Amino acid sequence: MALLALLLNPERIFLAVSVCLVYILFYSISHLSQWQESARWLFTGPKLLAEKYVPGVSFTIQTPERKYTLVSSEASILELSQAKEDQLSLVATAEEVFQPAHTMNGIELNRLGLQHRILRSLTLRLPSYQDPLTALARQALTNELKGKQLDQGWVTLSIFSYAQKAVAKTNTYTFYGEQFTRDAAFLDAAVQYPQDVFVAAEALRCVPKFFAPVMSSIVTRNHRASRHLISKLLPVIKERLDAEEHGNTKGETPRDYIQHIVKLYPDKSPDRALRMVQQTLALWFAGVHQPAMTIFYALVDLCTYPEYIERLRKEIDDSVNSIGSIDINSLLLLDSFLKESARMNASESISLRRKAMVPYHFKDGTSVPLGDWACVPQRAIMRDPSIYANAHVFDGTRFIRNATRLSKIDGVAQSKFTDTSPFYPLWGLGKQACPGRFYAAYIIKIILVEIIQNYDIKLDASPTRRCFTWRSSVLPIPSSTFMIRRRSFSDHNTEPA
Ligand code: HEM
Repeated sequence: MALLALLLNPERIFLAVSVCLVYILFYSISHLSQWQESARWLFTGPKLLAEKYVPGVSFTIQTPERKYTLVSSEASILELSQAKEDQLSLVATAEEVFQPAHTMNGIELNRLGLQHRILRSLTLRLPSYQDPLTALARQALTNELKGKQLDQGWVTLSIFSYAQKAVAKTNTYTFYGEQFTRDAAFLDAAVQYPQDVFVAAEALRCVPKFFAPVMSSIVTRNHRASRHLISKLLPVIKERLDAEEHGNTKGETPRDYIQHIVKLYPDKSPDRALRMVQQTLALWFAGVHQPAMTIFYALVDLCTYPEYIERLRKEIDDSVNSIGSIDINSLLLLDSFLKESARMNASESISLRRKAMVPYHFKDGTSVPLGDWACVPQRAIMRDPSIYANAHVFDGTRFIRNATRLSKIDGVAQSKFTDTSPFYPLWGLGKQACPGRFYAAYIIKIILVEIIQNYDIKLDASPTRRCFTWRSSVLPIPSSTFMIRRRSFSDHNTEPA
């Protein structure tokens, strides 16, 4: 009774209600700021990261799905790159982002050892691919220009669409062999497939799980591109498997990616041909999307800083060897230009994404709770003036001179585009660093050399916004165009001033 009287005391009731209200108010305010941060992440992620970034200091960002812990000290980035897969997992983040069960026909993403082996072997043979890839890069551009309206020889092209088609055409040779480079329907599906995966994966993150199969079907038009690719690739893989097993390989052994996978795929299960196709498609996604974006930004930078074009042409001319072929690896200015372009325009603002499979504690005390992600704010790091002198100024020769802290760390005069470093984590770092980077840099250079050597380029007269941001990505606006004209035209025609 006494207790009841005590509880019903109006003063105490008032106090209790006040405490509850204050708690609710604080709870709502604190969650409001989380909700606000989640919304900002979706639409202005790169800006949010830049605002929260303090060199070397860890911070968190609330995204709609989970919290990200971002580490930026050299020691923590190295620690993140060395963590074991069962502690901080790259495969788990890829599975969440791309939802392969719905977007990539259920491909197993854990065959990365196999992909690393194949790409290593491909890298060793890159010079032998140069002539056919150069011819295909040339064809990709002339096909794009064919029939387009000319104004003083100038043609307007969509930068990103051209970049995607050029990469798809050259990659098709390396991945699937020459016959497919002439198959227009195959090439269309090959350009469409990475876009489908990207858009479907995003759409799936916004709908409940049970709706995922329907949603991915709608977005990919019932997986039209992937079904087309599979229908063409499956018979080729089956034929190659058959030839391999019965030793009846006719003529020269193909040297494409398919042949590597036929030789190295460890599993002898009855559906292995289909699984191999799936592996090639997963690599295809990685192999087209990122290089095309890198070319997009490099072309915009070449137009924005035209003072580099003559120097690059001279470098290319000087590198032609006695048999008339260009030594791609000797193009140091092009390498540095590309590296600078990607430093300033990294299309991804975060790198080394890892999901915590257990609660993880960095040596500096930063903790990542189970299920959250750890990553590196690479865009902010690569634009940090305490790491890069004049970080906000485009300097195409930056990585040739021994002027940056980065090159001091590497201890070399030229820091190459494909080098990995905690302060240039474009390719990731450590044992899981992108195994396709040597190939990527090679085809990007081949495609750009063709343009620099044989064409004049400029941006449209009326500058428009060329990119938009979504989550942590900075993506090309597909309608962004540039103007291009054969140099032979400008040599023979003088434009009115
Ligand atoms: C400009 C182009 C590219 C960029 C910027 C890029 C970047 C990356 C990054 C950041 C990672 C994750 C590494 C980590 O988190 O530690 C990665 C992984 C990977 N990349 Fe690339 N990549 C590019 C092109 C390519 C190409 C052309 C291929 C294949 C032909 C490829 C194949 C792969 C594979 C198989 C992995 C997974 C490696 C593993 O987890 O063990 N990438 N890439």
